[in-house]
Amino acid sequence: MHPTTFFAPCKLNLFLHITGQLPNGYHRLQSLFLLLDHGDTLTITQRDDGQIVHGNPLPGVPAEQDLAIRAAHALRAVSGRRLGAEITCEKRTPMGGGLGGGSSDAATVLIVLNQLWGLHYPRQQLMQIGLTLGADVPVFIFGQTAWAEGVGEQLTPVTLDANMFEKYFVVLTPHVQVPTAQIFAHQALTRDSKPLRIADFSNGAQSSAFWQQTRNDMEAVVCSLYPAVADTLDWLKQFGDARMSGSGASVFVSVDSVKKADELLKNRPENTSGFRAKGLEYHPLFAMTSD
Ligand SMILES: C[C@](O)(CO)[C@H](O)COP(=O)(O)OP(=O)(O)OC[C@H]1O[C@@H](n2ccc(N)nc2=O)[C@H](O)[C@@H]1O
Ligand SMILES: Nc1ncnc2c1ncn2[C@@H]1O[C@H](COP(=O)(O)OP(=O)(O)OP(=O)(O)O)[C@@H](O)[C@H]1O
Repeated sequence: MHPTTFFAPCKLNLFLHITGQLPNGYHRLQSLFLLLDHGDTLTITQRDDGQIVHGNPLPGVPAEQDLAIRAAHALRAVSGRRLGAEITCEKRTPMGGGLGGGSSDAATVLIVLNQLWGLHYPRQQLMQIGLTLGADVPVFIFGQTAWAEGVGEQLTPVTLDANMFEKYFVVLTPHVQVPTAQIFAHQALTRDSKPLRIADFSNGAQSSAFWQQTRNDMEAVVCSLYPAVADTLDWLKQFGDARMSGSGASVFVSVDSVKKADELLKNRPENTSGFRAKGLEYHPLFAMTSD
């Protein structure tokens, strides 16, 4: 069978509030997820010998720990069949960047192998399998701008103003990796944000009221532990309402033109990488899953 390539978009958390903690230690969140047109490319081929193989393991990530490979194993375990696949990944999303790169790779593998292996599990079942791999996996299978609650897995579609999709997001990642678990475990983390209502955010995510009412509750702890994140955020705040995504290290701002976005990227602080991207209304593989 010929290999075929599939996109794994990254995400931004336009805001992230922590509203409580569950008995199992996980945190109750509210967040607005936006998928971006920047991400990894995965080549996924079915194998007839029942092996699941990584074609190009990532530096520092053993194949068996790679979320893409773990996703294939998780799906195969549910099927109870001896199915095989080869997966390679062209990585563009910075690792440990708060952009859900590994989670999106896992989601793309679940969506694609669900079809290649002829399983045809519904979207909701794939999201449940995804959640066993990480709290950020389900939103990529859900496949559209979403209001998230629970640990990030209770998802409701949100229609953003059309001009949100006209904007250019400049995303900068200082060269540090922030371990998500370290930030969630930190004693200084604010865990008692007042829950908001979804109705407050439909049709208004680009307004200044939206930005004033929301924040990323992980930002203060990350900035105190990783000065490079604080410095990059301060730099970006010169150009608009800049904010951190997820548990960092990436920070973002939206601007109105490619020219402005490219100017920011060109002048970005040393020791950061960056890209510009637009929001996606739907995941490019949305039509490969069904209810
Ligand atoms: C910060 C976000 O990126 C926002 O979208 C996500 O909540 C994190 O999602 P993720 O990277 O897929 O996280 P997971 O791999 O599921 O969890 C990593 C660690 O973060 C902590 N964790 C994660 C999600 C959550 N709602 N509460 C938590 O306390 C747990 O200690 C967990 O062991
Ligand atoms: N396919 C993968 N791509 C990237 N990282 C992976 C992958 N598989 C496993 N990992 C491990 O997961 C860690 C976190 O990677 P990832 O890029 O998903 O972080 P993140 O963007 O901060 O995630 P999130 O926003 O979901 O918290 C990496 O440091 C790496 O060790």
